[in-house]
Amino acid sequence: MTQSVTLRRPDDWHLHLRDGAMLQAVASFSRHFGRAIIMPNLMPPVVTGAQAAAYRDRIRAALPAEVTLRPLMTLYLTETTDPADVLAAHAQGIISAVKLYPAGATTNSASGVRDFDKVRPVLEAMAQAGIPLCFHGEVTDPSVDIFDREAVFIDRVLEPIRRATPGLRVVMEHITTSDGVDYVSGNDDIGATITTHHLVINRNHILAGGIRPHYYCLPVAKRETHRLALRKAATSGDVRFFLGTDSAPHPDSAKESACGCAGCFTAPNTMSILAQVFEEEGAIDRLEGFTSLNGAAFYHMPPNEDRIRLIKHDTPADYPTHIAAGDETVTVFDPGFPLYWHLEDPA
Ligand SMILES: NC(=O)N[C@@H](CC(=O)O)C(=O)O
Ligand SMILES: [Zn+2]
Ligand SMILES: [Zn+2]
Repeated sequence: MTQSVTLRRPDDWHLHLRDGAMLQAVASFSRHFGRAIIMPNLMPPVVTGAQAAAYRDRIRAALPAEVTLRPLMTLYLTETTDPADVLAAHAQGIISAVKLYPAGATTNSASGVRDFDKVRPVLEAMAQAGIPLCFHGEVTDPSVDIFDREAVFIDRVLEPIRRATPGLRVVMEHITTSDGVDYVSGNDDIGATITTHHLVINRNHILAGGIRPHYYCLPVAKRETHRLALRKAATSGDVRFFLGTDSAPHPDSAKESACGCAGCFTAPNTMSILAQVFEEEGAIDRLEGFTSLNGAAFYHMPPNEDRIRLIKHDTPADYPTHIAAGDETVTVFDPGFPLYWHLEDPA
Protein backbone atom coordinates (compact mmCIF):
# COMPACT_ATOMS: atom_id res chain seq x y z
CA MET A 1 0.00 0.00 0.00
CA THR A 2 1.41 3.38 -0.95
CA GLN A 3 1.40 5.89 1.85
CA SER A 4 0.98 9.54 1.01
CA VAL A 5 0.45 12.78 2.83
CA THR A 6 -0.99 15.99 1.43
CA LEU A 7 -0.01 19.27 3.05
CA ARG A 8 -0.74 22.88 2.53
CA ARG A 9 2.29 24.24 0.74
CA PRO A 10 5.03 24.65 3.36
CA ASP A 11 6.96 27.83 4.16
CA ASP A 12 10.59 28.18 5.17
CA TRP A 13 10.90 30.70 8.00
CA HIS A 14 14.73 30.88 7.88
CA LEU A 15 16.58 30.60 4.59
CA HIS A 16 19.91 31.77 3.17
CA LEU A 17 19.77 32.35 -0.58
CA ARG A 18 23.02 34.36 -0.81
CA ASP A 19 23.66 36.51 -3.88
CA GLY A 20 25.31 36.44 -7.31
CA ALA A 21 26.26 33.04 -8.73
CA MET A 22 25.32 31.23 -5.51
CA LEU A 23 21.83 32.76 -5.54
CA GLN A 24 21.39 31.67 -9.17
CA ALA A 25 22.49 28.15 -8.25
CA VAL A 26 20.43 27.57 -5.09
CA ALA A 27 17.22 29.62 -5.40
CA SER A 28 15.10 27.09 -7.25
CA PHE A 29 15.95 24.31 -4.77
CA SER A 30 13.48 26.06 -2.44
CA ARG A 31 10.74 26.08 -5.10
CA HIS A 32 8.38 23.79 -3.15
CA PHE A 33 8.01 26.45 -0.43
CA GLY A 34 5.32 29.11 -0.66
CA ARG A 35 7.22 31.78 1.24
CA ALA A 36 10.63 32.05 2.83
CA ILE A 37 12.09 34.46 5.34
CA ILE A 38 15.33 35.50 3.67
CA MET A 39 18.33 36.05 5.89
CA PRO A 40 20.15 39.36 5.41
CA ASN A 41 23.72 38.27 6.21
CA LEU A 42 25.18 39.08 2.82
CA MET A 43 28.59 40.73 2.46
CA PRO A 44 27.89 43.62 3.00
CA PRO A 45 24.71 42.93 4.98
CA VAL A 46 21.20 44.06 4.05
CA VAL A 47 20.71 46.93 6.49
CA THR A 48 18.31 49.39 4.85
CA GLY A 49 14.85 49.11 3.36
CA ALA A 50 16.23 50.12 -0.03
CA GLN A 51 18.85 47.34 0.09
CA ALA A 52 16.17 44.82 1.10
CA ALA A 53 13.97 45.85 -1.85
CA ALA A 54 16.90 45.55 -4.26
CA TYR A 55 17.85 42.13 -2.87
CA ARG A 56 14.22 40.98 -3.13
CA ASP A 57 14.25 41.96 -6.80
CA ARG A 58 17.49 40.02 -7.42
CA ILE A 59 15.90 36.96 -5.80
CA ARG A 60 12.76 37.28 -7.91
CA ALA A 61 14.91 37.58 -11.02
CA ALA A 62 16.83 34.42 -10.07
CA LEU A 63 13.66 32.33 -9.76
CA PRO A 64 12.25 30.65 -12.87
CA ALA A 65 8.87 32.07 -13.94
CA GLU A 66 6.92 28.96 -12.86
CA VAL A 67 8.29 29.10 -9.28
CA THR A 68 5.86 30.72 -6.86
CA LEU A 69 8.25 31.10 -3.90
CA ARG A 70 7.72 34.52 -2.32
CA PRO A 71 10.78 35.99 -0.63
CA LEU A 72 9.95 37.70 2.69
CA MET A 73 12.74 40.10 3.41
CA THR A 74 14.51 40.96 6.66
CA LEU A 75 16.84 43.72 7.77
CA TYR A 76 20.13 43.06 9.48
CA LEU A 77 20.06 45.01 12.74
CA THR A 78 23.14 47.10 13.48
CA GLU A 79 23.89 49.53 16.27
CA THR A 80 23.22 52.37 13.84
CA THR A 81 19.94 51.09 12.37
CA ASP A 82 17.45 53.94 12.05
CA PRO A 83 14.06 53.04 13.64
CA ALA A 84 12.30 55.24 11.05
CA ASP A 85 13.81 53.24 8.16
CA VAL A 86 12.68 49.96 9.75
CA LEU A 87 9.15 51.27 10.27
CA ALA A 88 8.97 52.65 6.72
CA ALA A 89 10.28 49.41 5.15
CA HIS A 90 7.68 47.45 7.12
CA ALA A 91 4.85 49.86 6.31
CA GLN A 92 5.72 49.62 2.60
CA GLY A 93 5.60 45.82 2.77
CA ILE A 94 9.31 45.46 1.94
CA ILE A 95 10.29 43.63 5.12
CA SER A 96 8.58 41.06 7.33
CA ALA A 97 11.07 40.95 10.21
CA VAL A 98 14.40 42.21 11.55
CA LYS A 99 17.32 39.92 12.31
CA LEU A 100 19.62 40.34 15.28
CA TYR A 101 23.07 38.74 15.13
CA PRO A 102 25.24 39.20 18.20
CA ALA A 103 28.46 40.54 16.63
CA GLY A 104 30.74 37.66 15.70
CA ALA A 105 28.27 34.87 16.51
CA THR A 106 28.08 33.31 13.06
CA THR A 107 28.75 33.63 9.31
CA ASN A 108 28.95 37.31 8.23
CA SER A 109 27.92 38.71 11.60
CA ALA A 110 30.74 41.22 12.16
CA SER A 111 28.32 44.16 11.78
CA GLY A 112 25.95 42.71 14.37
CA VAL A 113 25.10 44.04 17.81
CA ARG A 114 27.66 44.39 20.62
CA ASP A 115 25.86 46.76 22.95
CA PHE A 116 22.20 45.83 23.23
CA ASP A 117 21.31 49.20 24.79
CA LYS A 118 22.15 50.85 21.48
CA VAL A 119 19.34 49.03 19.68
CA ARG A 120 16.71 49.67 22.35
CA PRO A 121 14.94 52.47 20.39
CA VAL A 122 14.62 50.22 17.33
CA LEU A 123 13.29 47.34 19.41
CA GLU A 124 10.76 49.63 21.08
CA ALA A 125 9.57 50.89 17.70
CA MET A 126 9.29 47.30 16.47
CA ALA A 127 7.26 46.27 19.51
CA GLN A 128 4.86 49.15 18.85
CA ALA A 129 4.51 48.26 15.19
CA GLY A 130 4.33 44.49 15.77
CA ILE A 131 7.45 43.73 13.69
CA PRO A 132 9.01 40.41 14.71
CA LEU A 133 12.64 40.25 15.80
CA CYS A 134 14.53 37.10 14.80
CA PHE A 135 17.50 36.21 16.99
CA HIS A 136 20.61 34.23 16.26
CA GLY A 137 20.53 33.01 19.85
CA GLU A 138 24.12 32.52 20.94
CA VAL A 139 26.39 34.61 23.14
CA THR A 140 29.82 35.34 21.74
CA ASP A 141 31.71 35.60 25.05
CA PRO A 142 34.82 33.51 24.38
CA SER A 143 34.79 32.25 27.97
CA VAL A 144 31.46 30.49 27.35
CA ASP A 145 31.78 26.97 25.99
CA ILE A 146 30.41 26.73 22.45
CA PHE A 147 27.95 24.01 23.50
CA ASP A 148 26.52 26.32 26.22
CA ARG A 149 26.17 29.49 24.15
CA GLU A 150 22.47 29.10 23.42
CA ALA A 151 21.48 28.41 27.03
CA VAL A 152 23.58 31.34 28.28
CA PHE A 153 22.07 33.59 25.59
CA ILE A 154 18.59 32.94 26.97
CA ASP A 155 19.57 34.13 30.45
CA ARG A 156 21.93 36.95 29.54
CA VAL A 157 20.33 38.46 26.45
CA LEU A 158 16.94 37.13 25.46
CA GLU A 159 15.14 37.29 28.77
CA PRO A 160 16.45 40.80 29.67
CA ILE A 161 15.51 42.16 26.21
CA ARG A 162 12.04 40.65 26.37
CA ARG A 163 11.51 42.08 29.87
CA ALA A 164 12.72 45.51 28.84
CA THR A 165 10.58 45.56 25.68
CA PRO A 166 7.10 44.30 26.51
CA GLY A 167 5.11 43.28 23.48
CA LEU A 168 8.16 42.61 21.30
CA ARG A 169 7.47 39.49 19.26
CA VAL A 170 10.58 37.38 18.93
CA VAL A 171 11.66 34.27 17.08
CA MET A 172 14.47 32.27 18.54
CA GLU A 173 16.05 31.00 15.37
CA HIS A 174 17.39 27.48 14.86
CA ILE A 175 17.07 26.28 18.45
CA THR A 176 19.36 23.39 19.29
CA THR A 177 18.82 22.64 22.97
CA SER A 178 16.20 21.50 25.46
CA ASP A 179 16.86 24.86 27.16
CA GLY A 180 15.60 26.61 24.04
CA VAL A 181 12.58 24.30 23.84
CA ASP A 182 11.71 24.88 27.52
CA TYR A 183 12.10 28.64 27.28
CA VAL A 184 9.89 28.93 24.21
CA SER A 185 7.26 26.50 25.55
CA GLY A 186 6.90 28.51 28.72
CA ASN A 187 6.42 31.97 27.20
CA ASP A 188 4.14 34.03 24.97
CA ASP A 189 5.01 36.42 22.13
CA ILE A 190 7.76 34.00 21.16
CA GLY A 191 8.21 31.40 18.49
CA ALA A 192 11.14 29.22 17.50
CA THR A 193 12.37 27.81 14.25
CA ILE A 194 13.82 24.32 14.18
CA THR A 195 16.03 23.22 11.31
CA THR A 196 15.84 19.94 9.45
CA HIS A 197 19.42 18.99 10.21
CA HIS A 198 19.14 19.54 13.98
CA LEU A 199 16.35 16.93 14.01
CA VAL A 200 18.76 14.46 12.41
CA ILE A 201 22.29 14.98 13.70
CA ASN A 202 23.89 15.31 17.09
CA ARG A 203 27.47 16.36 17.82
CA ASN A 204 28.80 12.85 17.31
CA HIS A 205 27.91 13.13 13.65
CA ILE A 206 30.33 16.04 13.36
CA LEU A 207 33.18 14.67 15.44
CA ALA A 208 33.13 10.89 15.88
CA GLY A 209 35.20 8.81 13.48
CA GLY A 210 36.61 11.83 11.66
CA ILE A 211 35.66 15.48 11.36
CA ARG A 212 32.74 16.11 9.00
CA PRO A 213 32.66 19.70 7.86
CA HIS A 214 29.31 19.38 6.09
CA TYR A 215 27.62 18.72 9.45
CA TYR A 216 29.18 21.81 11.01
CA CYS A 217 26.71 24.63 11.40
CA LEU A 218 25.87 27.24 14.00
CA PRO A 219 24.50 26.85 16.54
CA VAL A 220 26.55 23.66 16.54
CA ALA A 221 24.58 20.41 16.97
CA LYS A 222 24.47 19.37 20.63
CA ARG A 223 24.33 16.02 22.45
CA GLU A 224 21.64 13.43 21.72
CA THR A 225 19.31 14.44 24.58
CA HIS A 226 18.93 17.84 22.94
CA ARG A 227 18.22 16.37 19.52
CA LEU A 228 15.48 14.27 21.09
CA ALA A 229 14.00 17.34 22.80
CA LEU A 230 13.91 19.13 19.42
CA ARG A 231 12.17 16.18 17.78
CA LYS A 232 9.62 16.15 20.57
CA ALA A 233 8.98 19.90 20.24
CA ALA A 234 8.73 19.82 16.43
CA THR A 235 6.25 16.93 16.48
CA SER A 236 4.33 18.09 19.58
CA GLY A 237 1.75 20.20 17.78
CA ASP A 238 2.78 23.23 19.90
CA VAL A 239 2.20 26.17 17.55
CA ARG A 240 5.26 28.02 18.82
CA PHE A 241 7.57 25.66 16.90
CA PHE A 242 7.90 25.85 13.12
CA LEU A 243 10.22 25.02 10.28
CA GLY A 244 13.13 27.28 9.43
CA THR A 245 15.52 25.14 7.42
CA ASP A 246 18.49 27.49 7.84
CA SER A 247 19.60 26.01 4.54
CA ALA A 248 22.97 27.77 4.30
CA PRO A 249 25.00 26.92 1.20
CA HIS A 250 28.75 27.47 1.14
CA PRO A 251 31.24 26.48 -1.54
CA ASP A 252 32.87 23.15 -0.70
CA SER A 253 36.26 24.87 -0.76
CA ALA A 254 35.15 27.04 2.18
CA LYS A 255 33.72 24.10 4.16
CA GLU A 256 36.53 21.60 3.52
CA SER A 257 39.25 23.77 4.92
CA ALA A 258 41.52 24.09 7.96
CA CYS A 259 38.98 26.65 9.20
CA GLY A 260 35.74 25.48 7.65
CA CYS A 261 32.72 27.76 7.77
CA ALA A 262 29.33 26.98 9.31
CA GLY A 263 26.19 25.97 7.44
CA CYS A 264 24.32 22.95 6.04
CA PHE A 265 22.65 23.05 2.62
CA THR A 266 19.33 21.28 3.18
CA ALA A 267 16.98 22.94 0.69
CA PRO A 268 16.88 20.11 -1.87
CA ASN A 269 15.88 17.23 0.43
CA THR A 270 14.33 18.94 3.46
CA MET A 271 10.72 17.82 2.92
CA SER A 272 11.72 14.17 2.34
CA ILE A 273 13.83 14.18 5.49
CA LEU A 274 11.09 15.81 7.57
CA ALA A 275 8.48 13.29 6.42
CA GLN A 276 10.80 10.49 7.53
CA VAL A 277 11.45 12.16 10.91
CA PHE A 278 7.76 12.77 11.57
CA GLU A 279 6.89 9.22 10.51
CA GLU A 280 9.52 7.83 12.88
CA GLU A 281 8.00 9.90 15.68
CA GLY A 282 4.50 8.60 14.86
CA ALA A 283 3.47 12.17 14.03
CA ILE A 284 3.07 12.36 10.26
CA ASP A 285 -0.30 14.01 10.89
CA ARG A 286 1.52 16.89 12.60
CA LEU A 287 3.94 17.59 9.77
CA GLU A 288 1.58 20.13 8.21
CA GLY A 289 1.37 22.15 11.42
CA PHE A 290 5.15 22.33 11.65
CA THR A 291 5.85 23.12 7.99
CA SER A 292 2.73 24.96 6.80
CA LEU A 293 0.58 26.40 9.61
CA ASN A 294 2.44 27.38 12.79
CA GLY A 295 4.92 29.79 11.24
CA ALA A 296 2.26 31.52 9.15
CA ALA A 297 0.17 31.98 12.30
CA PHE A 298 3.15 33.48 14.14
CA TYR A 299 3.82 35.92 11.30
CA HIS A 300 0.10 36.76 11.11
CA MET A 301 -0.17 35.51 7.54
CA PRO A 302 -2.74 33.11 6.12
CA PRO A 303 -1.49 29.60 5.34
CA ASN A 304 -0.82 28.88 1.66
CA GLU A 305 -3.93 27.81 -0.25
CA ASP A 306 -2.39 25.23 -2.54
CA ARG A 307 -1.06 21.80 -1.57
CA ILE A 308 1.94 19.56 -2.04
CA ARG A 309 1.99 15.79 -1.74
CA LEU A 310 4.63 13.47 -0.30
CA ILE A 311 4.46 9.84 -1.35
CA LYS A 312 6.33 6.99 0.30
CA HIS A 313 7.96 4.79 -2.33
CA ASP A 314 9.84 1.48 -2.04
CA THR A 315 12.91 3.02 -3.59
CA PRO A 316 14.78 6.05 -2.22
CA ALA A 317 14.29 9.49 -3.75
CA ASP A 318 17.17 10.57 -5.89
CA TYR A 319 18.74 13.80 -4.66
CA PRO A 320 22.00 15.25 -5.91
CA THR A 321 24.92 14.89 -3.51
CA HIS A 322 26.40 18.12 -4.89
CA ILE A 323 25.23 21.01 -6.98
CA ALA A 324 27.26 23.39 -9.10
CA ALA A 325 27.47 27.07 -8.17
CA GLY A 326 29.56 29.11 -10.58
CA ASP A 327 33.03 27.53 -10.51
CA GLU A 328 32.34 25.86 -7.19
CA THR A 329 30.36 22.90 -5.89
CA VAL A 330 28.07 22.83 -2.87
CA THR A 331 27.45 19.63 -0.93
CA VAL A 332 23.83 18.75 -0.19
CA PHE A 333 23.10 17.68 3.39
CA ASP A 334 23.34 13.89 3.74
CA PRO A 335 20.90 12.70 6.42
CA GLY A 336 22.66 9.34 6.59
CA PHE A 337 19.56 7.32 5.71
CA PRO A 338 17.66 6.65 2.49
CA LEU A 339 14.74 8.96 1.73
CA TYR A 340 11.65 7.00 0.80
CA TRP A 341 9.32 10.00 0.90
CA HIS A 342 9.22 11.65 -2.50
CA LEU A 343 7.92 15.13 -3.06
CA GLU A 344 5.28 15.37 -5.73
CA ASP A 345 4.44 18.92 -6.67
CA PRO A 346 1.72 19.96 -7.12
CA ALA A 347 -0.66 17.44 -5.52
N1 LIG B 1 23.66 28.44 10.38
C1 LIG B 1 24.89 28.49 9.92
O1 LIG B 1 25.69 27.65 10.32
N2 LIG B 1 25.29 29.42 9.04
C2 LIG B 1 24.53 30.52 8.53
C3 LIG B 1 24.41 31.64 9.51
C4 LIG B 1 23.42 31.39 10.63
O2 LIG B 1 22.23 31.16 10.38
O3 LIG B 1 23.80 31.47 11.81
C5 LIG B 1 25.21 31.03 7.26
O4 LIG B 1 24.88 32.14 6.83
O5 LIG B 1 26.01 30.29 6.70
ZN1 LIG C 1 22.06 31.93 12.81
ZN1 LIG D 1 20.79 30.93 9.26
